[in-house]
Amino acid sequence: MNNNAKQHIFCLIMYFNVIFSRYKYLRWHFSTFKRLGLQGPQPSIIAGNLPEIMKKGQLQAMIDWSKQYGRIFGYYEGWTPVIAVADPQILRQILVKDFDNFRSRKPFPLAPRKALGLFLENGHQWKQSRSILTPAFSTGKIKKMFPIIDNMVDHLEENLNVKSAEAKPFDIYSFYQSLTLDVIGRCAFGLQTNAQTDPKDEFLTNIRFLFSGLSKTCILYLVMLIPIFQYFVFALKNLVIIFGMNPVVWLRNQLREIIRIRKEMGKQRSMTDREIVAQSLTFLLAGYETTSAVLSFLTDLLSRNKAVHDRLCAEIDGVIGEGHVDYDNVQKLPYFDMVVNEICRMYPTASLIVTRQAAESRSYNGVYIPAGMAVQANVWALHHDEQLWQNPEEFIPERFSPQYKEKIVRYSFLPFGAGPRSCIGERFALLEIKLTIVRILKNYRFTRPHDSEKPLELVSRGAIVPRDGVQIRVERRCLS
Ligand code: HEM
Repeated sequence: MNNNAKQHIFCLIMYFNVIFSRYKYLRWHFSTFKRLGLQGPQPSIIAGNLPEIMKKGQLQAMIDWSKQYGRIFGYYEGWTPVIAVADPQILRQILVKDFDNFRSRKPFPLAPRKALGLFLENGHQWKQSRSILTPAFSTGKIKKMFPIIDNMVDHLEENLNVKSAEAKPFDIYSFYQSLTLDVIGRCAFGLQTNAQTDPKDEFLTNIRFLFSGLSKTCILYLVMLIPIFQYFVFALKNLVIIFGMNPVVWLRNQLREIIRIRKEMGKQRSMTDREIVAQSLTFLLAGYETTSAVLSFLTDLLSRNKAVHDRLCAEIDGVIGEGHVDYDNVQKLPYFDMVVNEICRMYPTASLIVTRQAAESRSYNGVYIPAGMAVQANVWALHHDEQLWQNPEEFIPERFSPQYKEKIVRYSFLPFGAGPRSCIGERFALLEIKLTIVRILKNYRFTRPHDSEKPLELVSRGAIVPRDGVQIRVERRCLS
């Protein structure tokens, strides 16, 4: 055998050796949950459970797996092993009691940690950002934002006025999207956005592109398969190009004020442009789709449930009557609180973002979670668990009445997450939702354009949203 042939054989052996070792590694990697004694869908050796996620959408895949494997199971988001948890006691430990072990969120496939501010930051950086940003959501600050939101709802009402005169069905979801974008644009970015009055508004078109455009491409799945890809897709400078420089200018001004106050208090801390852009993106991503989705689900369910709709209108007429809706009276509607809670139970729009990553290996009620493991709080399954909720698929606001509320199992209702990393914008979002719906219902009724009982089709793109919008009619109504 000459030297050349020997070299070829050597290369071939090395080649097979590499392939074999890789194959053995993959088999070992994709048997993580077998070793942990956890059930879950069978992964493919190349893409984990990504094919099923791509085929059904993440929400539907999770619903199906929950039915098959119960409250705790393991699945592979591409290469990343994830433990899904829908057990209230274990969730309490992960989100609250043992928070020190779960300070980090699971990496988000589409964004490097630093690109999404508070939402994805971890450790010391997260703690600092959270303490800097928390004052922006104080009662005083939210009260100051009330007139801005109120003013934005004026535009929505004008649009609804036109629609009620036309007496034709229309998609109210896109109206709510424009509203929440204007609200976040003005309250968080300080921009004079006109998403509601100008369908070609630059801010609106860019953001719509970002959310629906990205979700229609395969980018997300590609990144799940090859995580390093995220650095090319979501490089921060690309986002600045998408949004223009305004958000940077605005946020610097907003946060400069907080930073100035903190400096006066002796706390030396300032944000770089990069951090400021990242925080502004967090607010945008967290506040726009989620809030418009909840408004849409609420509208849809009211149009299907005349008794609830009537009772809500009666409460609004009784408490507010012909007077103005203000910060105080909008919070004094106990039945409305029950309705909003029930909507958030049935449609936990942010179900898929309640995630954590374990710092150390520990066991929780017999479930071993190794260091580095990603955990997905399976909020949708939790909110639809028959052992926790009677007739979970039925819309029953009375579950949240003072009489029954106490019977709700703790940590079985998590629309805004829980613990130190729960939603920072919860009170802001609830105020926006309440103000919007109360102002609409003071003058209009929602009616369905058809008798179909078919529930809304949903799609998950970060938030869970109505796939084809919400078709509705609005009719003028008089005070009862
Ligand atoms: C109905 C509307 C909303 C819902 C259902 C919602 C829900 C959530 C959920 C479930 C989380 C994860 C909590 C956890 O992991 O425990 C979250 C985080 C977050 N939300 Fe919201 N959210 C809404 C509106 C908003 C708004 C309007 C803002 C800001 C203007 C906001 C800002 C944030 C931020 C910054 C985080 C990350 C907090 C952290 O990691 O420290 N959210 N939200």
